[in-house]
Amino acid sequence: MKNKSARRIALETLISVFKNKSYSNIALNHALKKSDLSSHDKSLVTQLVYGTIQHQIYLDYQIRAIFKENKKAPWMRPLLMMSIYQLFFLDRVPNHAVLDEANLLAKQYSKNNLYKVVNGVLRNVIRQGQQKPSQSNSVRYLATMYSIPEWLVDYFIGHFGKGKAESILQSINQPPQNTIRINRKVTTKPEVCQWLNKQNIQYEESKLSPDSLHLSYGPINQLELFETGAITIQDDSATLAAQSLKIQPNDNVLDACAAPGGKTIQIAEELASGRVTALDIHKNKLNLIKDNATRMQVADLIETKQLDARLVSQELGTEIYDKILVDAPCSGLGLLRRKPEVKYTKELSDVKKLSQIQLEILNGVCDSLKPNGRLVYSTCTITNEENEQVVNSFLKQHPDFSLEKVYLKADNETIRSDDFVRIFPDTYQTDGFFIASLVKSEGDK
Ligand SMILES: C[S@@+](CC[C@H](N)C(=O)[O-])C[C@H]1O[C@@H](n2cnc3c(N)ncnc32)[C@H](O)[C@@H]1O
Repeated sequence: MKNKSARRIALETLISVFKNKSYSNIALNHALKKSDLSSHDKSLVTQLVYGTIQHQIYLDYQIRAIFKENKKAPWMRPLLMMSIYQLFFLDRVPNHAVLDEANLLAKQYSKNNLYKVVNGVLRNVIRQGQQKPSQSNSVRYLATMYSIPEWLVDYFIGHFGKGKAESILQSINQPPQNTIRINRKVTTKPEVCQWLNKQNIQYEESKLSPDSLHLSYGPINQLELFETGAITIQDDSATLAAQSLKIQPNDNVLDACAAPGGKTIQIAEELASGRVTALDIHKNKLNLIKDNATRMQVADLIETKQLDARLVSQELGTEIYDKILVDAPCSGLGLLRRKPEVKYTKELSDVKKLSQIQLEILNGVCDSLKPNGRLVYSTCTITNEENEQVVNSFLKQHPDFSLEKVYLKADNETIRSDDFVRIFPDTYQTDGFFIASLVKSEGDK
């Protein structure tokens, strides 16, 4: 992708995400790695790709208000959407620049004067301004304005109330924060801050986690500190799951759903003579854990294994682990800033299917925990079915387990929870996250 402009790379990425249903973060990483863009232009590509996908339903609504025939060429809809996104959401790009850039791109793709259609639609959009649906149907109105399927708007209002639902909807269309976690096995926070100051990269402390910082800089994986394993990319809400395990240096730990290994590595950083066994059902994902562990300098503390977590006690034995983490496969509805396309593909039936698997995983691992051991269940979603309901069903079936209060001490505040830790994406502008900490009783002696 050498010598291609930022907008051309953003458009190619969008075409691939729409056509191949690729994950936006993976497609974007791939495109940026191959490009020779400046860091400023890389940030622009990131913003154009995420912003366009985030506002997809709304942008489509703007196009359909003017232009019904939208199947002429696979590049046209993404180009129109990306251009309208800039017109309505990016103050710093003047309208004439959006038109000129769109014209240029349309001419590169267009074989038969289709660029004129693009130009005509965009001029009309500018002339007419933003189109809004009627507010008489409030679910449809919110679904269009915040680009989210109607069932999810309905779900959020039904479970969290209209005010909270709107606040969540508003927050998930903001760009995600660029969050790092510092590897205290390799460096210290003051050293990282000093390095960032030298590079002129601004940072802010995380409210949730003492080892996390939010950076002004997007492509973190290209920083020297990332390559040497001094820092890693991890949302601060996600760091709380491993913190809740309260790892001791000699613990024998199981990470039952581990790939790509973000939390396995965090656990390993707390270990000395202990070990962490990292499982994943998909063999090809184990390499992601190994690569991450090598970069973060903790590979010798981690053993990877392909296994369906539902078979853990059957395959690995009973009462072996001091701590078990089940960071379960889930609908990912807490990650919509980072993976905005997820909201268009998930359905309520997925949530229900996943909740069964999640309960089966808890049932599959619990006998492998030692008496007095701790089992932490976490998800990056905010649905009750996958969170509170799974844990409550598990507790009903396993009277030897009880919920433990979670106290997490961050720099700026303490998260206290008598039952569950629920982090909504609008509270700290982090990923949405859920944690339950369960302790196994001592048993009969
Ligand atoms: C939420 S992700 C885990 C993220 C990981 N803990 C981290 O911090 O990087 C869930 C993982 O569970 C794996 N998975 C799904 N079903 C599984 C099962 N039955 N047994 C083990 N792993 C499973 C998926 O392949 C996926 O990698």
